[in-house]
Amino acid sequence: MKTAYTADQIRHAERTLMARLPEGTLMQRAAHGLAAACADLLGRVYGRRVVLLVGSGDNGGDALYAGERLARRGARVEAVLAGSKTHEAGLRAFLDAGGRVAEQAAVGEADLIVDGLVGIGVSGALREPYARLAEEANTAHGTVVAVDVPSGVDASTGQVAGAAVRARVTVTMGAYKTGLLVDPGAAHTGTVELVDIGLGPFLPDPDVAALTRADVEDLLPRPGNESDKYRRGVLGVAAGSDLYTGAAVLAVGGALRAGAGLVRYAGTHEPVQQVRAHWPEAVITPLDRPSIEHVGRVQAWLLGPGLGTGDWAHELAARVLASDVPVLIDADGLTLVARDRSLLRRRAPVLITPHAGELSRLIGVSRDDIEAARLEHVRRAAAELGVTVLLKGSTTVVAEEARPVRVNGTGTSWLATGGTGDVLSGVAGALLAQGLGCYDAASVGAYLHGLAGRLAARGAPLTSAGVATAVPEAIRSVHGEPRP
Ligand SMILES: NC(=O)C1=CN([C@@H]2O[C@H](COP(=O)(O)OP(=O)(O)OC[C@H]3O[C@@H](n4cnc5c(N)ncnc54)[C@H](O)[C@@H]3O)[C@@H](O)[C@H]2O)[C@@H](O)CC1
Ligand SMILES: [K+]
Repeated sequence: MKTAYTADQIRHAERTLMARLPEGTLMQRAAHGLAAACADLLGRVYGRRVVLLVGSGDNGGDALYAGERLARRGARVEAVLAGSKTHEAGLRAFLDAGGRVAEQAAVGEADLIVDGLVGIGVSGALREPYARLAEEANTAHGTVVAVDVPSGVDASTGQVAGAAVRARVTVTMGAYKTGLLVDPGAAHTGTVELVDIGLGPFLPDPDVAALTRADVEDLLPRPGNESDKYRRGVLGVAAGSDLYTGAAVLAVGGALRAGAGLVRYAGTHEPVQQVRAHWPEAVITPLDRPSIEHVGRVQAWLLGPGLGTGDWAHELAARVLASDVPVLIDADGLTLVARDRSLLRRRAPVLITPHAGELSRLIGVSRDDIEAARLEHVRRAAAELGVTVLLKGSTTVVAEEARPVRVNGTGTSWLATGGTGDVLSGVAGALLAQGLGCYDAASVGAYLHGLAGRLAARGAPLTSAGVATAVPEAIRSVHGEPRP
């Protein structure tokens, strides 16, 4: 598990660790790791031009001490001092090693630019001259390395209020910061390298976490010798309508590809025809009234994609939610629930999978506000509604009360196309039916769906049916090898 922490959590842990070590030890560890990462990027250090952007805090101190090390190895290192003050001991060490103080113009000439403007101590949008320097670094030809956090990204939330550095590599100290994993911040980091400064034992429970390939491999249900289709997870799908047949086809497809033992589909005439034509594997119950009494036993329900929002759909939603198994609610199902919250009053678990617009209707906050602060609002929704919430977006976030928010960065912007959400709901629904809890089903589902999107796209537009088709390949790549 990749775990990440807020600035306050990091600061607190650093203070505890610092109290046990001689003064300056942590910064030397940080500078050592930073200089090594810079040297790797430069290849040859001797004679190369390095420019340090140095802010007024300890982030600038890290940069100066790393600059000292690079200067001692023969690099031509210059520092642009951006703050009203500068880390004194760091500057002295830097100058003693042959480093020089330069003007802003130096940025354009550098092979490597080290962004030591601000780290976890930032508040609000970058002020001048920091903002101008960040823009300059972004347009310069040299490789940009951010110290701890790309300046301009809020370390605790990933929010970006104005100008922000876009790094090739971010060298982060002691532990990942939340803002490095959540967009828009995550889009600024480039590759993140973690420098161990000994913080591990002093870190609290994480603020957010991201599943790794190995975590997904552990969590993914795998059929054993005694598995039969009923034990591998039967998913009921209540989706599609005479107007929207495609959503049903895609959701059932996602579920079948993600390993549901059996999919029981219930719907009206038109989507029934379509689902039958696409998926002879599905067991189908045509509905002439909104009832699930003839559908047979299921281990979880997927409710909502393309279902419609009229009385018929409301009645069917009420029947599904009155069952005693976990229910995943998506799309039109979310509109129904936003209109009638009483539908959510049930004992068995609920997972909802909204995008920002759907969440907006559920918690009465504008879509823009949600997009600007996704972590805050996904947590709030989980607390207010008492359900597990998967908020879709460029980084998908999953919240459940009293657990760290799970973030997923496997996706690609090619996934922003019609129907991919229906596939995701099918994948996560199949995982629920196979016995994963809502929190794991949502985060493993997002991981696989993102990966399948990448595999389906390979740098070009994809279709949502293509994403469903790529889900088995995504599962195979999680296992690292084909499994018999
Ligand atoms: N304390 C330590 O021993 C260690 C600190 N570390 C480094 O120290 C950093 C934290 O240092 P600080 O707490 O001094 O904080 P920072 O250096 O991140 O930033 C604080 C400084 O930035 C200025 N500032 C804040 N917001 C600004 C804005 N919007 N525009 C322009 N200037 C702004 C403040 O006035 C303050 O002078 C970490 O990110 C990390 O790089 C690491 O070396 C690990 C060890
Ligand atoms: K920085």
